[in-house]
Amino acid sequence: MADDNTNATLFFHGRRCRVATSKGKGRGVFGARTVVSAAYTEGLTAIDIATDAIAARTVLESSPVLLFTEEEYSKHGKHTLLDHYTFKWPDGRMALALGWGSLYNHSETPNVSFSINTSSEAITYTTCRDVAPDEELCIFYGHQLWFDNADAVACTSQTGQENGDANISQNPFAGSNSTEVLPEDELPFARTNVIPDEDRIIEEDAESIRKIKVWAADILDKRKTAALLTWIKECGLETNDLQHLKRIRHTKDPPSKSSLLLDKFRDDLHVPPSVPEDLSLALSEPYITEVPLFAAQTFTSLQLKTALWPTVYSPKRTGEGEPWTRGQAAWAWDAVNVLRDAATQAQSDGEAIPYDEDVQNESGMLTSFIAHDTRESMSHPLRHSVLNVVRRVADWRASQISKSISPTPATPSSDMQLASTSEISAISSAISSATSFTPPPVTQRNGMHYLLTGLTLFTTHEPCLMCTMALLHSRVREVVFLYPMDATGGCGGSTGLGTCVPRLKGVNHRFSILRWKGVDEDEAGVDRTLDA
Ligand SMILES: C[S@@+](CC[C@H](N)C(=O)[O-])C[C@H]1O[C@@H](n2cnc3c(N)ncnc32)[C@H](O)[C@@H]1O
Repeated sequence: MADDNTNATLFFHGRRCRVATSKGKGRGVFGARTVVSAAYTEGLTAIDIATDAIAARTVLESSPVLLFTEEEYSKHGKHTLLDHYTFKWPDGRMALALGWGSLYNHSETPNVSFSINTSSEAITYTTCRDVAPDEELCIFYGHQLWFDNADAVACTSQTGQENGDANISQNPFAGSNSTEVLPEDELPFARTNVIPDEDRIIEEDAESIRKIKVWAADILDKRKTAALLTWIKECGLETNDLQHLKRIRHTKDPPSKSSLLLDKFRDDLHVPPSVPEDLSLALSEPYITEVPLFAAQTFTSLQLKTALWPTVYSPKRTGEGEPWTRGQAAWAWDAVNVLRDAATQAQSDGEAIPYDEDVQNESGMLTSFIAHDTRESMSHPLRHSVLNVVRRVADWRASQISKSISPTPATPSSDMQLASTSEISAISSAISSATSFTPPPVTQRNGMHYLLTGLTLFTTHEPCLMCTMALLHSRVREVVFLYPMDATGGCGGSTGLGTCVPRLKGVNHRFSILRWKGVDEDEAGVDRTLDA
C-alpha cells in the first residue's frame, strides 16, 4: 500500500503519449491514439484510429531521474549505451530520465520544452505549442549533436505549408540581427515610469539646484587624509544619501585647501559627528554647508553643482528605460513562455507541483529559478511567489558556498513544499549575464545572498506592496509582470499610474517595471482576487 507521505504525486505520467518508431530516429514519443470505431468482418478486426492533437502548454509528464555521481559515471556509465541518454544535472552529476523522458527525440523546432526540478529530482515535459495529430513530440538537445540529425534531411522534403504550421507560436524576436535596437512600440512590454516628476528637473541654472545641509570640516593635516577616509567608512558615515557626492573637495583659490564631507545635517540632531582623538588635530571645527541634493545629469548642471561641492555625473537614473535589442526581447519572450508553462502546470496539478524549479540553458548552465505561491499549502501568509523565488536564489547561493567550504553535500531547503495556486514568479538572469549564475565569493557578508543585482524578475501577477518593497531591498534590476493587480499591486498597476513603490520620493533604489503586452485579461485560471 502506498505511503501517504511519499512525494509520489510529484511524478506523474499524463497518459497522453505513446511510444512509436520515428523515421531515422529510432523510437520516439507521439500523441496518444484513440480508437474511434471497430468493426469485425470475415475474421478481421478493422480499427479506425485517430491521434489526438495536444494543445500548447499541456504538461505531458513529470519524470523522476536516476542520478549518477561524476566518478561513477566517468568510470562506468560513460562507456555504455547510457551515454546516449544521460545529461548533466545542475550539480555536476549525470541524470537519466525515467518514464518516457529518455525517449523524446531531438528537433531543431521542438514542440516540447522541459524544466529541471532539483528538489524533487524530476524533469517536467510541457508542450510549447499546439501539436498536430500524428506529430512526434520532440525536445531540443542543444547545438552539439553526437548523431546525424534525421530532420536535416526530412526538412528539405517538407512543403512550405508544413513548415509554416510548425512555426505557429515561435518566438517573433528570434533569428538574425539580435543586436538591433527595437523601436519602443515594437517592444513586447510597456514601461511604467518610476522616476518621480520632481527628480526629472534638469537643474541647469543656479536657482534650480536643490540642496541639502551637511557637516564638513577642513583638512589641516593632509598626511592624515587616508586615515580620515577610513574613519568615515568604519563609523558608518558612508550613507546612500551622500553617494552622489565626492568625499573631499579641493579648492585652488587662495587659500588652497581640502575639505572633508562628514555627514548629513539632521534637524533633530544639531551636533556634528565626533572625531576620534588621534584625528582631532587633523580637522578644523566642523561647519554646516549646502551641497547638491542629487547627482548631475548634464555637463552644465555638473559645473554648477561642483562649484558647491564635487558631484558625481550620472546622466541616467536607475530604473529609467534602457534601449532593448531584438536579442533581449527574444530572451524575455522565452522567459515569459517558461513562466506561463509553469503557471499552467501549477493550475492543472494544484498541490502536485513543487514550489521551486531550476531552469538550465542548452549547455546545462543554470539560468533561472521558478517558485510558486505557497500561502495555502504552508499556512503561512508571507509565502508569496515573489518572496519564495527571492529565497530560492538565496538558498541556492548558500548551498554553493557550503559546498565550497565543506565536503558534505548541501542539505536541501526545508521549504521544499507544494504549490496550491497558479500564481507563479520566476527570476531569470538579464541577458547580459544569462550564461549562468555565479556563486558569490565565500567571504560573503550576511544578507548578500538575497541581492538580485543585475537580475530580472518575471511574474504572472504584479507584485503586492510587500513584495515590491522586498524587491527594492534586493536591488533587482527589473520586474516584468503579466497581470496588473490594480487593488493590491505595488508596481503601478495596469496604467502605470497606480501605487508604485519604486517611484516614491527618497527610495534608495529604483528598478525598471515592464508590463507585458497582449495578455488576455480573461486568461483561464488567473485568480485576480489574490494579492500577489
Ligand atoms: C535520448 S535517445 C532518444 C530515444 C531513442 N530514439 C531510442 O530509440 O531509444 C537519443 C538517441 O536518439 C536518436 N535521435 C534523437 N533525435 C534524433 C534526430 N533528430 N535524428 C536522428 N537520431 C535522433 C539518437 O540516436 C540519439 O542518440
